[in-house]
Amino acid sequence: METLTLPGANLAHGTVKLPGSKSISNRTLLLAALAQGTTEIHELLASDDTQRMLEALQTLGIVLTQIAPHQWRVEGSSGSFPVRQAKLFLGNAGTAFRPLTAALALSQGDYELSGIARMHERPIGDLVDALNAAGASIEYLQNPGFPPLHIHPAEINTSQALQVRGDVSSQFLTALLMALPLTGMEARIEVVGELISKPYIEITLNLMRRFGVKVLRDEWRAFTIPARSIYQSPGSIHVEGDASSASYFLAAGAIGQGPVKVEGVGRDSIQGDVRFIEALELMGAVVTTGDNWIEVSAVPGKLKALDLDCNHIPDAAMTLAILALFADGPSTLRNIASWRVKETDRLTAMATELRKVGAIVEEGSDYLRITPPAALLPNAHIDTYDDHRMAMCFSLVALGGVPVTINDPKCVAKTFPDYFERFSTLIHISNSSI
Ligand SMILES: O=C(O)C1=C[C@@H](OP(=O)(O)O)[C@@H](O)[C@H](O)C1
Ligand SMILES: C=C(OP(=O)(O)O)C(=O)O
Repeated sequence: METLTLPGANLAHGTVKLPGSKSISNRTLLLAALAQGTTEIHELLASDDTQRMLEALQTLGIVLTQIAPHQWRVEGSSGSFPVRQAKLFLGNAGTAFRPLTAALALSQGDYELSGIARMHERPIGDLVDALNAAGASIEYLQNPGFPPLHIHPAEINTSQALQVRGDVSSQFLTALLMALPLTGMEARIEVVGELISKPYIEITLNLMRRFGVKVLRDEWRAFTIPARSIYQSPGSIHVEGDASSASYFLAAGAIGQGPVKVEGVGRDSIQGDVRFIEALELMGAVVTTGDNWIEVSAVPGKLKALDLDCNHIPDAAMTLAILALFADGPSTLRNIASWRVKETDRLTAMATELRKVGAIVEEGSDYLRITPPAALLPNAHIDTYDDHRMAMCFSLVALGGVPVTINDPKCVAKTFPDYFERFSTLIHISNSSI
């Protein structure tokens, strides 16, 4: 197995230009493919997750042309994929698998969707139930409730409201919202149970609006897509920098004094994970923001311990678990049960690996309580469980002045292939500590 050992460091400063947002990139690609007209996408993320979406759309007959490293031209299909029979491999990209399941279930074709082994353990039953109740014909090829899936042609009827559970993944609601305009009929979606990860729905609604479809809503309970809603290309669209990827660098600024500046995302971002900076402020870091940048610094010494409901920032919350190692007491991250069904069981993985650097960790069903060690244990070998965020988070341990080894560092390719190169430009050792 490949490993990467990061030397201990104690300062972090510098500027990083962020890669494009995964959530915005994959939504934009799908909406551009379904729209009338041609869309130029700027600053598209280049990573495994976006590669899976690009390949899938190409297989479905969409014409995609790369015109520069992060710039693509997408010829829209006016709501109907040219290819009516296909097998798609979607890796471990939730933002490709869930939305494509819904779009293809409404496309009168014959499709098989599969992914890596872990994707076949990630639930999709709530989305399949909602679609099949509206007339879709989706069959499980292995275990009920999980990919891989076989989608058969079917007549869809939206005269009854579609009901979807919201407490396992918000991506099911996102998938229905993005796909239902394909029917041309009015459609109402009712959310059953508490909706998690709410800010991701705002990203979905925002991008649908930019493609000309305005969804009516009753807060978080119900959403109505008007009859004859048609996606229209906005011409060109710019992808913001990834706010979840930003969290590692911003955390580095808080641990290693800073200033660390990220460019590509700012105070008016449509991504919920920018609210990670509120947690940094609660921990005592100093945050300044502009239209397209965020900067973090901190006075040397301990950060303040945190007790936070993290449901609105499920991805950036993993970075808070590492910041807790540098706090002045135990921190509690609450309402993060969804961690169990992501790239790995992140509650167990995080607890296991935090213990390797000396933390005392209580793993609840939906929370973590992390007591920092008096001194971080050096030379920990961190398992990453094919989870990009485990690898990126644990790089921050090096800023505690101890070497840390990241096992299988290339798993960062899911969303951030050159993460470690950029991280290493920020970290330094002060002269006084040599
Ligand atoms: O819609 C999206 O782009 C995402 C939604 C979140 O998932 P859940 O809704 O499953 O929490 C998040 O964790 C994921 O990385 C991206
Ligand atoms: C949960 C994640 O990914 P996905 O989009 O596959 O759900 C993630 O990136 O942290």
